[in-house]
Amino acid sequence: MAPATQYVDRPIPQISLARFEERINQISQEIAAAAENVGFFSIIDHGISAQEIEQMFANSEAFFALPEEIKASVPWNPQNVGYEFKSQVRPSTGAADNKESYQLQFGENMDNLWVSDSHLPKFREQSLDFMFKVQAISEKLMICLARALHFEDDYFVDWHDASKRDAQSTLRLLHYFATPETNDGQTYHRAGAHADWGFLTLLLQRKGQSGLEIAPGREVVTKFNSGNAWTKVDFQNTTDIVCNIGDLLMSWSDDRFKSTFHRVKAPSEPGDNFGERYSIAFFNQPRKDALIQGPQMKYPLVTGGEFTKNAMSLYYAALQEKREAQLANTLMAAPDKFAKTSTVLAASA
Ligand SMILES: O=C(O)CCC(=O)C(=O)O
Ligand SMILES: [Fe+2]
Repeated sequence: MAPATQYVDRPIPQISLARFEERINQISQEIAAAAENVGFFSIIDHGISAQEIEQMFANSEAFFALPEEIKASVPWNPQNVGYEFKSQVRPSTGAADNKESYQLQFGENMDNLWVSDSHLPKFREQSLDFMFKVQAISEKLMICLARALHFEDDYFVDWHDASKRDAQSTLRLLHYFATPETNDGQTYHRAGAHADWGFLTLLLQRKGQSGLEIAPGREVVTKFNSGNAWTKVDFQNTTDIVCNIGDLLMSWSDDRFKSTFHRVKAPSEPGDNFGERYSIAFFNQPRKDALIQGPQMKYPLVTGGEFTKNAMSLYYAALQEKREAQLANTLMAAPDKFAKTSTVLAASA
């Protein structure tokens, strides 16, 4: 049996955006402190209503309820758009997440990838409307983050302009499948442990569909280390938006703001949510021509496009390492079974 998860209490600050203009300095300080310590915080009083959020979840449910062939007609591609089914493999697990997801963007990357109105009337219009609302909140947070780093107020906002055809920010609709409550010997990964590689993520969840957990402790963006002590990210209301710093902002802040490892736990213990889970993540990602370098120039200047490319290379290298380790373990556990195969492979190498 797998050992019980080790849990620790860590405060995850809740920050109100009420009377934003008047309170901007205080809000900036609160955001900077949360970003420096735990890398996660939640925001309330941001102006998106519970009804608007429920409407977007209803659209998400309606999309995932469509027949497979319709969902497959808007397939995922590496610009981080489109639909995928049980295909995302995290280097931490080396196995596919037990979920489906549909990623949406504002601009040209979505050409031909919107599900048609004939299948889901108003899906595109209502999704874009919702995305612009989340974008507007993100821009408030970007102003606060820029102030904390002594950049001009609109510095991050300009690089994330959602009205441009080449905008890169992504709204991801996620649907994790229900899993058996009795132990059948399999691990049903939901979102295996990872750090987000973008700038800043905003996440919406539904009550009763828990599972998000964090493991802080990274000191430098160039190193993976997830640690083994987890903290559950609980939330009170559907309107609470959980925010977390991504690798790109960790690097852009010279490692001052932390991009924290997190996961949606593979349910395995009493109290875990074995039922399905819908969540909606908005990944703020800068345009490809953004110039990225922290105030102290700890890392060399890179463009947004180069940063993403480097992040992908690191991801594939980590995945390859995991696969090799998995293969070595399998060979050690049953060397006889594999002796013949490995001879053939060696001969053809
Ligand atoms: O579904 C969630 O709650 C989190 C998903 C996530 O961390 C991700 O897609 O990066
Ligand atoms: Fe994530």
